[in-house]
Amino acid sequence: MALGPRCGAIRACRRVLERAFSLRKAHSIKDMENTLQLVRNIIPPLSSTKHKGQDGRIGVVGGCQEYTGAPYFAAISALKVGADLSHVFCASAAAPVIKAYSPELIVHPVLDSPNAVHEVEKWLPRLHALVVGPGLGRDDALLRNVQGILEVSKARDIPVVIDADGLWLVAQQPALIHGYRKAVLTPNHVEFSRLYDAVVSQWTPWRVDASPVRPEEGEGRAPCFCPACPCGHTCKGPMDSDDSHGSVLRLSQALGNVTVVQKGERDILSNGQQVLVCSQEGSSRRCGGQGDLLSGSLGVLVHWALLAGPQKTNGSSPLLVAAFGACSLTRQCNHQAFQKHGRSTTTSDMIAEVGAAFSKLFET
Ligand SMILES: NC(=O)C1=CN([C@@H]2O[C@H](COP(=O)(O)OP(=O)(O)OC[C@H]3O[C@@H](n4cnc5c(N)ncnc54)[C@H](O)[C@@H]3O)[C@@H](O)[C@H]2O)[C@@H](O)CC1
Ligand SMILES: Nc1ncnc2c1ncn2[C@@H]1O[C@H](COP(=O)(O)OP(=O)(O)OP(=O)(O)O)[C@@H](O)[C@H]1O
Ligand SMILES: [Mg+2]
Repeated sequence: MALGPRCGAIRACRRVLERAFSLRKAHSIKDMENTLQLVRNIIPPLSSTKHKGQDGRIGVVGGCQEYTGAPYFAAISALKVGADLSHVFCASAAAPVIKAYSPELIVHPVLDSPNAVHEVEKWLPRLHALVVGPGLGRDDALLRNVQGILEVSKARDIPVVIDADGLWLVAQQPALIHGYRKAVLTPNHVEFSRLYDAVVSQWTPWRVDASPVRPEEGEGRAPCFCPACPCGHTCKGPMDSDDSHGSVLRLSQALGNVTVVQKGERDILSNGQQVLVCSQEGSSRRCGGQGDLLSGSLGVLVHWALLAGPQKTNGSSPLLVAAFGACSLTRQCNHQAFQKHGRSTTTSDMIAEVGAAFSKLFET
């Protein structure tokens, strides 16, 4: 009997919590729907008056002897989402393999040539966006060429999506993309930690109460986020695994407000000012190559979003809207493929779902 009122209180408490949880869930569903509407706004209409190439010419920089699947997945995904032409710039050993996967891709075996930067640069005037990194590997000579390709792409103001081993390069040289507002980074869990350690956690602390070792001023400096440190300079600090929103925001800010997409159970996206969360239902199947589908799709959506401009995205960053679209689409493909194939789902099964997933999400 004595427990009665306590049980009542616990039940009431539970009801309040359940209501708060369901309101929060409803709120986040509403947020997701609002952002999906912005994605719909940037999609160019299909029209009989357009010519080939107008809806997107995308280049994927990646593919080496070991990895031929990743650049293929990225490049074919760009086509399936709606780009008109998809190029792959890869090492010579990867080219015949990628060509054999698909007659739909245009494959350039140039990435290990001494003229690699020039060979890619001559195509840049014809490309709307580059996806850099899927299947690139970590060979020093290839990475040096990709560094040059990133530099000439920035000079031409080409949007770049950086994924996989492209992120390895950025972790070694953050200044390569620091402050480049047309870059989107798509790290998975491990790539995110590597970048965070390289860019946010590396600076020597400058604290009024500790022996001050003032960091050098200069480009690429991360701002200080340590609450105990009012210096306004830079600060060392480990990643807080309980604060993924804050970590993504900090990484983006430390890179000069470059857009960052942290892939995971929920995808967390930030441009250093705003944070979006994509929790579109996927599945528990984590086969390799899903991230390549995401980066290839994002190459097209980034082009469409920049073309549409902020008036179509209601003032939100076009790159964030594009990234939200690519995350939702990849997860929806995963969900649909898993319904059919269960545990045997592979990335090729997901790519087969791109058309239906795109219609379901964006052509309602
Ligand atoms: N078919 C292909 O050719 C594929 C090639 N790939 C390429 O393989 C290269 C290396 O990419 P990796 O992604 O393996 O990168 P890394 O070589 O940095 O390895 C990351 C490791 O972390 C593990 N990992 C991933 N998510 C994790 C998590 N949440 N918690 C703990 N561990 C986690 C992975 O199993 C992987 O072994 C890239 O060039 C990539 O593009 C991948 O894209 C997969 C498909
Ligand atoms: N735990 C999860 N639950 C649901 N979706 C997830 C989960 N982890 C990743 N994803 C989704 O899978 C997609 C790819 O993310 P993932 O972390 O597998 O990338 P990746 O490791 O770069 O893949 P890849 O094998 O292509 O290199 C993203 O769209 C992401 O939203
Ligand atoms: Mg990857």
